[in-house]
Amino acid sequence: MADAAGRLTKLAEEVLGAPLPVRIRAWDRSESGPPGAPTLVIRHRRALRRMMFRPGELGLARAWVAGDLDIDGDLYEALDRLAGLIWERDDAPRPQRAAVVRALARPEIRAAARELLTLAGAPVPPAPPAEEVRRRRGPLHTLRRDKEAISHHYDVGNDFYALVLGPSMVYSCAYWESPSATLEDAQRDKLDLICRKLGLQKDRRLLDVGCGWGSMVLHAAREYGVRAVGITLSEEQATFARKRIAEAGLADRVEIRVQDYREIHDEPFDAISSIGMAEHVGRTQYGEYAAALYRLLQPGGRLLNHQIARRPVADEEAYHVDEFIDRYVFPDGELAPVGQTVGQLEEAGFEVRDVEAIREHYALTLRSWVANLERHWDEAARLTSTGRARVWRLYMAASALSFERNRIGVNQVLAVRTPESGESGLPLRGRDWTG
Ligand SMILES: C[S@@+](CC[C@H](N)C(=O)[O-])C[C@H]1O[C@@H](n2cnc3c(N)ncnc32)[C@H](O)[C@@H]1O
Repeated sequence: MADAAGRLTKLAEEVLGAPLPVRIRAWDRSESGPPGAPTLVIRHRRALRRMMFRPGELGLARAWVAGDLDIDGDLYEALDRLAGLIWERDDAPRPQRAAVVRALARPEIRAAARELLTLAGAPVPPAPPAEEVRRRRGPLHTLRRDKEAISHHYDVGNDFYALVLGPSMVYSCAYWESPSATLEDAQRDKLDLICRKLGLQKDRRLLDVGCGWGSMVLHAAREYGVRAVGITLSEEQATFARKRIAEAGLADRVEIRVQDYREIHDEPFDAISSIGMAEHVGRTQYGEYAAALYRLLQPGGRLLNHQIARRPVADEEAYHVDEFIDRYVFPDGELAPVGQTVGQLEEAGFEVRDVEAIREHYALTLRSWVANLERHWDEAARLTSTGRARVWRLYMAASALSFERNRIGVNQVLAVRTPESGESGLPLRGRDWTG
């Protein structure tokens, strides 16, 4: 096929009704598109078949994970330009999904696409990459299904995560004093900020829901002398956390359990932290989650819920997670607008005392993780698979951009199980913990 890139660009522009914001380099080495722009490399014709068989995110994701599609040049700039095709911005109207779907139905576009398709290899679409989670049936968020979903994301090898997260082994948004701080310092500052918001003191009882590799319970026990329980659904995380805690001589103060938040019955706790965990809960279970945390606290006990939020959409019922994230990254994960989260915590009985939005901090954190992954690329691919390393690089870079562009945010919500007397136990000036 002569000049595949030119023909692809022409077709894409007809479908999008807008100029393609990136260059295209095709398998025949032909190139087209705006000079100097990042280049979308279509390494193999197969990529085209994947994208045409499943137009949209899933087709693109499969081609990317399989390595048939790549980006040459600045990954962030390329993703930003491509996202601009989908997300409406204030500065310029963009073609929206509905317009793209309408264009794909036009006879002349279908004919051009068919012509390209016949040139794109065998008629049968290639199998999805091995890293993809199969479509699951049955009810969401049963204990068993949640454990499997968590295992898909977290049981991919502690060594892989150590390369990406660095020695802190914290897998949530850090708290940056300045963009030039180190990831280690920013993660320590985040954990310490949460300890102060919770008002932790010696011998108080802390529950860390979704404890990951144990960083929060370790910090809280070492620096504040609490007795802590950390729960996770990941066996690999628990093994790692227990080892770290024993090495720090804190095994008599900290217990790590492989347990679901719905299965805890040794209340009461004086404080609960939930850091980057509630994204896994899901909207049907969120009321139960909030009620469980409320029940587990003493009167006067505090909850710090640190959670990613999405923007509200006009039709909340029709909202769905994008397919790349669901099939490759966080199966069954769900984001909610911060207003919904606050409302549900209040409905469970909590008095919500503070919401700190730290969106920009997550962009800095994700960019650090991407840089770590890129620096250790060969080893990361060897420890998991090239496909998985490609998934993580794409999802983390795209997420960094989403935080930067305010498509998603992250909030620390401080809530109290305020007793009937109304004594919240919080300082008169709300933000004294930051001093
Ligand atoms: C993104 S990680 C965050 C880990 C840790 N809080 C940190 O900041 O490094 C999410 C954690 O939530 C845990 N998790 C998810 N669903 C859970 C559930 N239903 N019950 C208990 N833990 C859960 C996972 O096992 C994982 O440890």
